[in-house]
Amino acid sequence: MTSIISVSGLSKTYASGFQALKTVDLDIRRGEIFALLGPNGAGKTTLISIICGLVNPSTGTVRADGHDILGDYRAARAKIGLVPQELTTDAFETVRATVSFSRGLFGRPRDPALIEQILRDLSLWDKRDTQIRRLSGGMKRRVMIAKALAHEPRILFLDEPTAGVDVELRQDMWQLVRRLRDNGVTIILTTHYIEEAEEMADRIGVISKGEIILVEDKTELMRKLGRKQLTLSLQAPLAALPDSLAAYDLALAAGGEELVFTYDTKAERTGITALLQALGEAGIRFKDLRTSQSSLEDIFVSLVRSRS
Ligand SMILES: Nc1ncnc2c1ncn2[C@@H]1O[C@H](COP(=O)(O)OP(=O)(O)OP(=O)(O)O)[C@@H](O)[C@H]1O
Repeated sequence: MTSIISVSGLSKTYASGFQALKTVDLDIRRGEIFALLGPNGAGKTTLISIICGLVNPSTGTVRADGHDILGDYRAARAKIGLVPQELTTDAFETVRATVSFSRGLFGRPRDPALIEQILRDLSLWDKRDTQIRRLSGGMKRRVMIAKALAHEPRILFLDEPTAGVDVELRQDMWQLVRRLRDNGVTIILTTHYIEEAEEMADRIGVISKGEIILVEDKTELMRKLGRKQLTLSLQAPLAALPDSLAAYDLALAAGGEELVFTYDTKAERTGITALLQALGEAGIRFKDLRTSQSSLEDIFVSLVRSRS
């Protein structure tokens, strides 16, 4: 698997003396959706801003599609589109003019057909002659994406793409991001929403206090760190657990009407068979059962907490 972005030994200390990034090494694979997850102030925006050439690194190197972001700035930047957190665009311009202008900034020749396609893909075509200030917040966000795509980048950074947008627009954005990925664009998104990472990402990186503390395939991460629970609804409530079951990770819930067994999904033996047998021997009968798995949210919270 080839990397499209390669970050090595990157650190950033701001003029204030604050070290926002410690030593970051990170490879983004061509064609993936990578979610960078981290609490407020973890360094997500700093990292993205360095890769996009908006902030200078203190140490380290970054290559974007083979181009050094400092030595070969123009070529690197041409490969990258950035949708920033803040809406930064001229309120009095029309949608189409704004997006066309963005393409021009990269020295790309005019291409009205391409601009039309981008606006259509983002459901902005009907609004092409509308001034930005007359658009809803969600529409403005779409304009920011259209602007970032106007020079046909191969890598798209989305900094908190769905912060503060409603559920419907969030779903639209997710669909759009998947379509872009299907068209060969590599996507890196930062998010506070675990649900977003869980839904979208192929791989997840967790950043905390300026350090990447974990990079993992999403499914692998969930499998590795996921604890599963088996909940048994009992036929008759139990006041206490019998001693014969002391060896199992069991807890009573719902006033003794439920028995919750926690087990490790990565373990070779979960112990379920033995537990069910022991329950039978103890005369405990159940009428229903269900399993649940810890979400990425639980995993994330425990990871960040264990570091602080
Ligand atoms: N120009 C700056 N000068 C000094 N400190 C800065 C500057 N920009 C950011 N910082 C600090 O660096 C740290 C990381 O900020 P950054 O914006 O990268 O975090 P983030 O993970 O993107 O957070 P959020 O999720 O809140 O956007 C923060 O403590 C922030 O206050």
